[in-house]
Amino acid sequence: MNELTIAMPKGRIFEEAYQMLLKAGFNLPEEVEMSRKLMIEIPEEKIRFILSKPMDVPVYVEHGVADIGIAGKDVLLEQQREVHELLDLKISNCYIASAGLPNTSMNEIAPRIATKYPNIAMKYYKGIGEQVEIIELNGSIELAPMIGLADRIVDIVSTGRTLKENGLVEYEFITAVSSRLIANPVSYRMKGERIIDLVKRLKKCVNEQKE
Ligand SMILES: Nc1ncnc2c1ncn2[C@@H]1O[C@H](COP(=O)(O)OP(=O)(O)OP(=O)(O)O)[C@@H](O)[C@H]1O
Ligand SMILES: O=P(O)(O)OC[C@H]1O[C@H](OP(=O)(O)OP(=O)(O)O)[C@H](O)[C@@H]1O
Repeated sequence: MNELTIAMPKGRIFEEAYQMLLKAGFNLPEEVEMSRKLMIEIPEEKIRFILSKPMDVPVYVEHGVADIGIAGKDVLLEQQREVHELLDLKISNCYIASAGLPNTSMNEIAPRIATKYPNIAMKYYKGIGEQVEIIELNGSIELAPMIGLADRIVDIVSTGRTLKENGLVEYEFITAVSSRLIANPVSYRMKGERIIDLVKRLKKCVNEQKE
């Protein structure tokens, strides 16, 4: 049996994704100690996890140092990497939207859009024929309209709490987001049997979670 290297995103997605792998019947430790270890070997299953920042998962998979990975659709849309998207795991569900201060219109010549997702934002506004200036930030995006750095933001919304607590309102729904199983194209060919088995087992969990 070939060994599989799986790139797992640390943070929000990790717990749900790991629970799904357990449910799929993989013989993994019930709880992975939240240690500082970034590589976890599971010899019984011939699986090796590498734990990375969510934005880096597709990088490892594209370069083939991980055979498969779990990544948010937001990250995949933003980066457009050469990876196969195999399955929608339907976990870590949220969406990307534009937001801003209430009762404001985007009537400036090139409205300023603050975002962690410059490509998604640019594509969206281009698609609706709006010319915008993108201001790229790495976090606390909601601050931008509050302090006059931007007219609108393009960011993830989950519960809506961050927008509400910062006095912002949602303007446009842009796209739905959930976590996806991705594969390196060469690994998919070379380790097809193992990867297809994994996809089948996870698909069953996805269907069960829908019921
Ligand atoms: N409320 C949410 N906010 C942000 N990301 C969410 C949310 N809900 C689900 N997600 C998913 O989780 C991923 C981000 O996870 P996380 O917040 O742990 O990463 P991060 O923002 O890069 O972390 P960090 O703040 O450590 O840089 C996103 O790519 C998205 O697919
Ligand atoms: O709708 P909500 O449930 O409030 O979730 C959305 C918020 O969560 C994310 O921020 P995160 O906590 O990752 O912080 P950061 O991007 O500011 O680092 C996202 O960028 C929003 O700010």
